Amino acid sequence: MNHTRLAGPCTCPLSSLHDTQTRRTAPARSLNRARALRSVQIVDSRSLTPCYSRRPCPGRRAVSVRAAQQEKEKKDGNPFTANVSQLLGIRGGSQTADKWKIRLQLTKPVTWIPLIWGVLCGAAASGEFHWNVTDVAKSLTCMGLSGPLLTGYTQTLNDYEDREIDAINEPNRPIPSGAITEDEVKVQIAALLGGGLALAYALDRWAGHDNPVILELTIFGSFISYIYSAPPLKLKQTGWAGSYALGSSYIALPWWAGQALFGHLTLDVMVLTVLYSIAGLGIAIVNDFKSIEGDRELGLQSLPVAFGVDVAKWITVGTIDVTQISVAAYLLLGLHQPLYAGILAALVAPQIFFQAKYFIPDPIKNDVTYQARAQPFLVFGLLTTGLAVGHSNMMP
Ligand SMILES: C/C(=C\COP(=O)(O)OP(=O)(O)O)CCC[C@H](C)CCC[C@H](C)CCCC(C)C
Repeated sequence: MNHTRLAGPCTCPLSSLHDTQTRRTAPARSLNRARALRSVQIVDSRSLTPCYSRRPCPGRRAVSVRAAQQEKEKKDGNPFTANVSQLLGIRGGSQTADKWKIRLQLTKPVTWIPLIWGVLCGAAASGEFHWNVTDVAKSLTCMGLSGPLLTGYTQTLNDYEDREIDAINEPNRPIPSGAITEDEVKVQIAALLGGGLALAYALDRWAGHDNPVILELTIFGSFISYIYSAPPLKLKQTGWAGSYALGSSYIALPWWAGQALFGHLTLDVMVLTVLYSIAGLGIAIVNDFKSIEGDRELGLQSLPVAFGVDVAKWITVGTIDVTQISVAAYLLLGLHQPLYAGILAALVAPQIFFQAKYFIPDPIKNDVTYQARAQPFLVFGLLTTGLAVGHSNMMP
């Protein structure tokens, strides 16, 4: 379906959000307008203000921040960057008619990275990964499972379930823009899920598992993906539960898959990674600061809405720091790995520095800057933890 693009300020479905008197009913009205837009096929990309939040519809501050960002992206845009952004599923990417590029864009390759990293951490934690062709091939296959197939499935499903609200907030996305049909998207979802289940079973066979643990993890992860994006639960709209589902799935599930592939999944490691996911929850909450007004309008109890910015920012850094410091203490006292405990503690220090410099002074303005600077230290902390667990597993 191709949208006819007409100019004109009156077609702005979010104009109600800019009108203080009518803001309470804005989400419902916006949704109806999305349906209307789809039927009359009139979309004005200049007047539709895009939303990049995990939430369905932003408040005015988020709207203006994102609109300004998009303007900047347009000005700064060079064709190469725009093409790469399109392929990686990053906002501001160019439009294309190539179906395979669109299919790749739907899977948002940029979001595969944490899940691929998680497999690496799990393999390290098993203590049984060896640098030979077979083990490298096994781990690459498992990364293919967690990244392109399962994250691709979860992202495509998420875009499909959000297609109506994206028609308002992000009309240039492949589904609302009509670049790909809904039937084609359904086929992609089924293919990625089916391919993921088949590959998970093949990995279990390859690893010689009596109990198909990787297949079980895949079924569980696919189920969480479904209830995160699709009604009736649609966890992404529930604030805390959605943030924790996202944070924990991204940290724990690929780790478990990588560890089960080479060694054994033990209860203590499962507990450790689930606790580590509290830091993942903190990371997910950082993204909630920019959408406070929209969340409040929709009744979403994100942490900044529930506690206010000042309390929420301290809770956020508390969850991130206390979790990692507790894990460092466990590496030292529980696993007797002083070197790894020291490295992990050293990796927490720059995160605290960036919190003090960027996040605490203005979490709404500096959320992206903080994430970009601090997150690499957090992910290397995860790998450090995996190596510590692996080292202690190797000890007699
Ligand atoms: C769809 C996800 C995030 C997008 O959220 P949102 O809609 O708010 O953002 P956009 O508006 O920008 O699109 C991620 C959801 C993750 C999900 C809860 C769980 C993922 C599970 C793993 C893929 C399972 C891996 C299992 C394995 C390695 C055995």
